[in-house]
This record gives sequence, C-alpha cells and structure tokens, in this order.
Amino acid sequence: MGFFSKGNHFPVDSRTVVVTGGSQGMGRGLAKVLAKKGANVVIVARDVRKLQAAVEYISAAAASPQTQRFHYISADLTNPSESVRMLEEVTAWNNGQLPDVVWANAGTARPGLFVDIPIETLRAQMDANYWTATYLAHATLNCWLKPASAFPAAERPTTALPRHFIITSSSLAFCGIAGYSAYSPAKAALRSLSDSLRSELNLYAGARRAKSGSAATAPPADIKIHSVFPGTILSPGHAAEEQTKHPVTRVLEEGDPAQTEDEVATVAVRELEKGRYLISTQFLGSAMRASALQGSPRNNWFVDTVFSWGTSIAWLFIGPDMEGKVYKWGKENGMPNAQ
Ligand SMILES: NC(=O)C1=CN([C@@H]2O[C@H](COP(=O)(O)OP(=O)(O)OC[C@H]3O[C@@H](n4cnc5c(N)ncnc54)[C@H](OP(=O)(O)O)[C@@H]3O)[C@@H](O)[C@H]2O)C=CC1
Ligand SMILES: CCCCCCCCCCCCCCCC(=O)[C@@H](N)CO
Repeated sequence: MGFFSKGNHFPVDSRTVVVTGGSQGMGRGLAKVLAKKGANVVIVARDVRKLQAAVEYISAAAASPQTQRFHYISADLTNPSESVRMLEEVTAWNNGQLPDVVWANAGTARPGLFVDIPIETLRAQMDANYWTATYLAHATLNCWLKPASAFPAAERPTTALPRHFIITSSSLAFCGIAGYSAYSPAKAALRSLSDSLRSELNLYAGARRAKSGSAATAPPADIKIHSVFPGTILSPGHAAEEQTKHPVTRVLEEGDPAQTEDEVATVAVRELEKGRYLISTQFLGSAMRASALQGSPRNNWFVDTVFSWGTSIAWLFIGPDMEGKVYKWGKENGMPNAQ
C-alpha cells in the first residue's frame, strides 16, 4: 500500500507521457512540468495550430533538449477509434514502445441552467468529459494488459516501473452546484471509473506475481490509476465557460481560489510523486475531497479521517448557506430569463 513509503512514486525522467488536452490550459501546464522533469511528451487535441504552438512552448522547458522528444497528434477523442489510432501512432513514434504514462486531461465545461441546456449539449458534455477519458482508458489498458493486442510486445524487465493512467476530473465531482448540471455528473462518473479500475487492476498486479505459469502472460509492469480534482483554473476553457455561466453559479464558486495552469500542474505532479490516488490541488478542493471519500483510499488515514469529521460538521452550515444563496437569487431577480 505504500503507507509509509518515501521516494518518488512518479518518476518521468526518460519516460514517455501522453497528455490529452495538452495544447492549452492545465494540459499544457502538465506537459511543461513533465518536460522540465525529463519526460518525452506527446500532446493530443484537435486544433493543429494550437498543438504546434504548444509543442514549441513545451519543448523550450525540456531538461535535456538534446535527448528529450516532443510530438503532437491531432485527434477528436470523442471518437473511440481515435484513441486507438493515437496510441498506435505514439507507439510507432516511441520506437515501438508503449507510452509509460497516459493522462486523460481533455475536457470542456458548458455551464448554464439545466432547462436551458439543449439535450444535445447534455449528451455532448458526457462525450467531452466522461467518454473521452473512458475511451482512452479502454484503449490504453488494452494495450498495457493484453499481450495479444495489435501492439508490439514490450520487454519484460523484472524491475519495471509502474505505468500510470491519470484522469483529470474536477472538484465538482464532489459537490453539485447550480449551473453545472451538464458537466459535474460526467466528472463524478470519472471518479467512479477510477475507483472501479483501481479495484480491478489488483487482479493483474496479483497475476504478475502468480506462482503458476500464467505470470508469463502478465503485463510487464504494474498499472496505477489516479484522478486529479482541480478547482477553478484560469485557462482558455475557463474564459469560454464564463460566457454561458449563470450569475448564481459565480456566486456559489466565488470562494474558490483560481489557479494558473502552471500552479495546478505543479501541485498535481507533486502529489503524484508522493503516490497519491485522489488528488486535490488546493485547500477547498481538499475539503471537498475529504467530505466525499466514501471507500476510496486515504492519502493519510489520520488526517483524512479527522478532516472528514470536520467537513461533515462544516456541511451542516455550508449546505444551507449555499441553498440560501440560490433561493435569494431567485427571490431578488425573479424567473431566470424573464428580465
Ligand atoms: N478550467 C477550470 O476551471 C477547470 C477545468 N477542469 C478540467 O481540467 C481539464 C483541462 O481544463 P482547462 O485547463 O480549462 O483546459 P481548456 O478547456 O482550456 O483546454 C481543453 C483542452 O482539451 C482539448 N480538447 C477538448 N475537446 C477535445 C476533444 N474532443 N478531443 C481532443 N482534445 C480535446 C482542447 O483542444 P482542442 O479544442 O483543440 O481539441 C484543449 O487542448 C478539463 O478536463 C477540465 O474539465 C477541472 C476543474 C476546473
Ligand atoms: C467542506 C466543503 C465545502 C465545500 C464548499 C463548496 C463550494 C463550491 C465550490 C465550487 C468550485 C467549483 C470549481 C469548478 C471548476 C470546474 O470544474 C469548472 N470551472 C469547469 O471548468
């Protein structure tokens, strides 16, 4: 479990990392931090011009510019076959080796009042946030776990470093607020996906160490799942979501401290290095995480347990206060859209 284990649980030096949504915002911040730590990075998004500009920006941060490699792939990850194609291309570019780390970071929020959001947008938000990550998890884990896949068989070093599949969710996975009804459910579902995959991957970790001969077909490395739950990030995506955000949503999130792409990326990677599983990136996010731990592994059993008692009391006050803010908005401004 690594309860007391020290050391870096997320070494990326000389390893190959895929970051989706790496052309801007948090994904670009992540790619830059990983480049500084010596990783080869492939960023994935749709817009080629933004990808080209981002590769230039990210490669300028490389620790060893002579040896580190950077690449971009344009793909619309709402299409499941694009995740498969993208991983094939990454593997070919990476001298036939599968990537060591895949970070499902692409996502988009379309805030607004539920009744005003067209059904197509409700579905598109699941596509953009839940399905992009789930398709990528399916494609990646198939490559990593199935020796009979279309990918070249990896070597089986006895001391292989674990591979990591990381999901960017949102602190809104822990708390539903007015104006994010199209987005939060997708991010909450990703937390459930993380917990489910984390449980399931124990099967393969066990199989790798099986006494029977089946260990020969077991994957070359253990696989770790993690999810990151940022609060507000000052990104191009955030600027766009401000356009459709109802003012009451701004009231509810006004206490949430905004982070830059570099800040959120630095904290996320630092927490991965500590071996964290559910990762919040600032204090309010940590409080929201502690209040919604369910059966998920704790970062620190003592701190998280006491923190969860505290948040359980805090919610008795914060919950009614937040309900009251929305009610007051309605009382003061009347029917939405009727002004
Ligand atoms: N901004 C915020 O306040 C918060 C954001 N988050 C989450 O963090 C992640 C990053 O957000 P943020 O930093 O705002 O990033 P942005 O919204 O600014 O950028 C999104 C990135 O994802 C790419 N992308 C979007 N859709 C697709 C698609 N269908 N296929 C491939 N790539 C796609 C975009 O490129 P292109 O459009 O060219 O495809 C871009 O690179 C998202 O998952 C978001 O939900 C979580 C908490 C808060
Ligand atoms: C004890 C716990 C108290 C909890 C109080 C909760 C207060 C609500 C804060 C909402 C923060 C929303 C950040 C959203 C980021 C995001 O994902 C979007 N911007 C999409 O990009």
